Amino acid sequence: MTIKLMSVASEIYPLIKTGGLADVVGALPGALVGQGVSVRTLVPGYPAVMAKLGKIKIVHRYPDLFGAAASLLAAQVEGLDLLVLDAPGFFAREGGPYGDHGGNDWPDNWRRFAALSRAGADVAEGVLKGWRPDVVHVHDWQAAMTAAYMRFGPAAHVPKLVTIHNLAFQGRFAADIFPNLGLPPEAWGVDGVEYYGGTGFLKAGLVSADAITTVSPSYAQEIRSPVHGMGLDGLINGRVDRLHGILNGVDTDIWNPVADALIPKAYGARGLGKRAANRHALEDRFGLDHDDAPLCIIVSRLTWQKGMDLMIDAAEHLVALGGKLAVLGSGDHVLEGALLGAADRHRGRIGVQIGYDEPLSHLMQAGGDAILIPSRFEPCGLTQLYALRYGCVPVVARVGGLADTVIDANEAAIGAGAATGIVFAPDAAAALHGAINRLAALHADKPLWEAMQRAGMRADFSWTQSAARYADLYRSLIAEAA
Ligand SMILES: Nc1ncnc2c1ncn2[C@@H]1O[C@H](COP(=O)(O)OP(=O)(O)O[C@H]2O[C@H](CO)[C@@H](O)[C@H](O)[C@H]2O)[C@@H](O)[C@H]1O
Repeated sequence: MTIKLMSVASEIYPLIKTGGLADVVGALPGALVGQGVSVRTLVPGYPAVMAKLGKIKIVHRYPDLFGAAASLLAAQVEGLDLLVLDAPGFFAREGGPYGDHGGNDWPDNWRRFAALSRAGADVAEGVLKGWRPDVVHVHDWQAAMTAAYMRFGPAAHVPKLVTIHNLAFQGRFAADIFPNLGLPPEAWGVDGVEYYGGTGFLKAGLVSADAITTVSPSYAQEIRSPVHGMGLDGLINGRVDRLHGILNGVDTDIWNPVADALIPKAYGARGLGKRAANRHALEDRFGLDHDDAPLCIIVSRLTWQKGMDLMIDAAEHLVALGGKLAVLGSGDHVLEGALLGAADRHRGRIGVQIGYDEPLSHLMQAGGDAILIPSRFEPCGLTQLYALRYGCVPVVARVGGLADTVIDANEAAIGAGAATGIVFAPDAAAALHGAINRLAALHADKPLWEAMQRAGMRADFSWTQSAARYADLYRSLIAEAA
């Protein structure tokens, strides 16, 4: 029997994306079809979402949802079966999903995402005519309260799981919002939404869910330690029998070098020579010299998590070794400025584009020789997976999903033809410099470099296996609840 699943999230590719969460939420429905799971995804009605909806049906109306008029819309967009919370008072704003153009969070984020979660729980409780989910899967803090509303209401018996895409974002608010959340008094407490004296949305989801997943096996282990647990390690250790690490996959329809309309020249593992045209276009785009030196790329949020502060020195080191660097990203303004400064000092060797540009990210993967990912922590990481598929060799810190997906070019792995990248110790400038030295040496050995590219392209990081693991988990939760 087909399982009816409702997914609740604050982003979904290709409608609204600020990072990897959107990719995963957008890819899961397609990946789960083959596993006998049909997915409806509930997302907020931001302007970018509303603009792409086309034909809609109003399936539920709220005269007053946390102070705003709202309705739930049903729509089919780009193969996705969507439920959209249309609440202009909360979501019809200029700026990003979580804040204004200046990067300041919206002050009413607790209300906006409590509203999304309340709507999720209402659907689980059966407010829609003719459709009610068998299982509810919610993502990150913005949707986590769905699990809490369900637990303290009539849908308590409906199985629910929370996926942690990034434990650094927890949805922490003041204690005094609690009376406005519409939860019963018993929901306040260590076993509920109270979190270090305030209100914790992700925390509330984690204690309420029947299962907790995170996006790689290594990250599932790491978050049990104080360093990576970020205040939640105690809770997570207490629920370890409910914790699963399921690796993200690649949407191979969108990320496919053999048939990618966003790059000048499509290619496969046997036609690596064709990458030269993409490399040339990439160099033009960033004002870089045309030569054979290793061309490294970065496609990333420019933040401390991603180790981008370490890149300022490392970029100098790369250039000193003769290499080149193309950076696409945005985030911390100090880091943006420092990278732009490095590009000014090294015209032709370093190019930086501040901003968000999906098509350009495809060109970078298709033309770059190597991608640098010096993250301090990385729940899964998607850019190294895209890089592997595109023959762009990943150079990654040994953390989380990066450690789970890249095989270091040590002697044994090279001998076995298994090496797919370079893996180095995280959070250490010296280790990153060492990795760049190795990158330069390996890149100079053309047959070996091409063998690594091909090994990476052969690796299967499609969704097939991970979707099967999610489907097994949904089935076991449904069986447990029966
Ligand atoms: N400037 C830019 N222009 C265009 N595209 C850009 C871009 N900056 C980033 N991207 C794209 O955004 C996505 C980033 O995904 P990641 O998984 O690397 O990190 P993120 O930290 O957002 O996600 C969190 O959630 C995901 C999903 O679970 C986890 O893999 C990850 O470890 C966790 O931190 C990729 O698709 C990348 O190509």
